[in-house]
Amino acid sequence: MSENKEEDRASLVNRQLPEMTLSTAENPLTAPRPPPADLSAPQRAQYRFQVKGNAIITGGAGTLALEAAQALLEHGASGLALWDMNPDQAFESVKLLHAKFPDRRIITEVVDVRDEAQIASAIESTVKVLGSIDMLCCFAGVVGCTHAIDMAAAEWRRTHDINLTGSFLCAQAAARQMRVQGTGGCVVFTASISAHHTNYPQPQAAYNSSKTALLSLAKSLAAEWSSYGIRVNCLSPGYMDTILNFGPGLQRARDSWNSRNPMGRMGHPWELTGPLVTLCSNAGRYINGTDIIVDGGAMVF
Ligand SMILES: NC(=O)c1ccc[n+]([C@@H]2O[C@H](COP(=O)([O-])OP(=O)(O)OC[C@H]3O[C@@H](n4cnc5c(N)ncnc54)[C@H](O)[C@@H]3O)[C@@H](O)[C@H]2O)c1
Ligand SMILES: OC[C@@H](O)C(O)[C@H](O)CO
Repeated sequence: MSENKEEDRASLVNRQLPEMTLSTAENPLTAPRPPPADLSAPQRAQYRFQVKGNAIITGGAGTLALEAAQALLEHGASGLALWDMNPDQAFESVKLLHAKFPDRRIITEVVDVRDEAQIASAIESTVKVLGSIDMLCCFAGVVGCTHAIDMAAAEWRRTHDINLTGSFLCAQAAARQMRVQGTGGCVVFTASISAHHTNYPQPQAAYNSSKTALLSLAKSLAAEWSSYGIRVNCLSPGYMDTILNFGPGLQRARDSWNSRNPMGRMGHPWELTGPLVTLCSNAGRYINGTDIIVDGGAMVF
């Protein structure tokens, strides 16, 4: 071993690791905040699922995202930014939401979640219009059904770049903004039952692995960011009744999914919104670094 390598090794061994700062019981950002004592029973019920502040929703032009956006607004979000690569569809969603919630600020930004520069500029313009970022819900995702043995490296990379790295980059940018604000916040990744078991009968190695990694990422970020009052969790939908599951050749797969689901059907996008609102509201204040599976029991067999 050369002298330099010996020195490098010694400096590695002696290097001080940066340590995570954990939250303490005194941190007001992570304090319990039960409902004020003078609230009536209906007010307490409302307080439990009250959503406060502004949310970014990535993949904001998608089906599950639209349902999520509506739910956050129904529960009190003051503003939303729908980020997506597909500006026309995102704009359609914004129009729909504006019609239902004319008093809220709802905007769209063209963002490819793989692109750090686009994310940084969208954070800036989102803050300029909405005033703050308090929640980030990552729905941007892609799925492919290629046998692993035939998969081009490009498909593997694209799936992970969008589903995993894209979620990380958006979470990092949003968390930096939340840290500057000093207000805490909440991040929700959309994982999947594919994160927990291997989808069948469709071959989806890249998709499954990208979603499993999100579970681990949520835990790691929850550990690192709790001191800033930022909670990070995942939602894992099962097979939902969305366009993603109606691609060519998926009829047989759908029959197979339903036959292995104790409830015998796919999920309605609305059925994901209760758990999402829970994570983003007062109800979720002590839920951190974990995953909520919403699959009708698809994995019991
Ligand atoms: N539908 C289901 O059954 C199901 C089940 C489990 C998990 N999920 C996950 O939920 C999320 C939403 O699913 P959906 O059914 O609403 O799908 P969808 O196709 O309707 O929505 C996905 C959205 O992501 C956007 N997108 C794709 N690549 C992007 C990129 N690079 N940058 C920004 N936006 C990008 C698309 O334009 C689209 O609007 C996905 O992450 C999906 O993996 C869906
Ligand atoms: O695991 C279920 C979903 O993640 C997804 O809807 C499916 O795998 C897409 O084909």
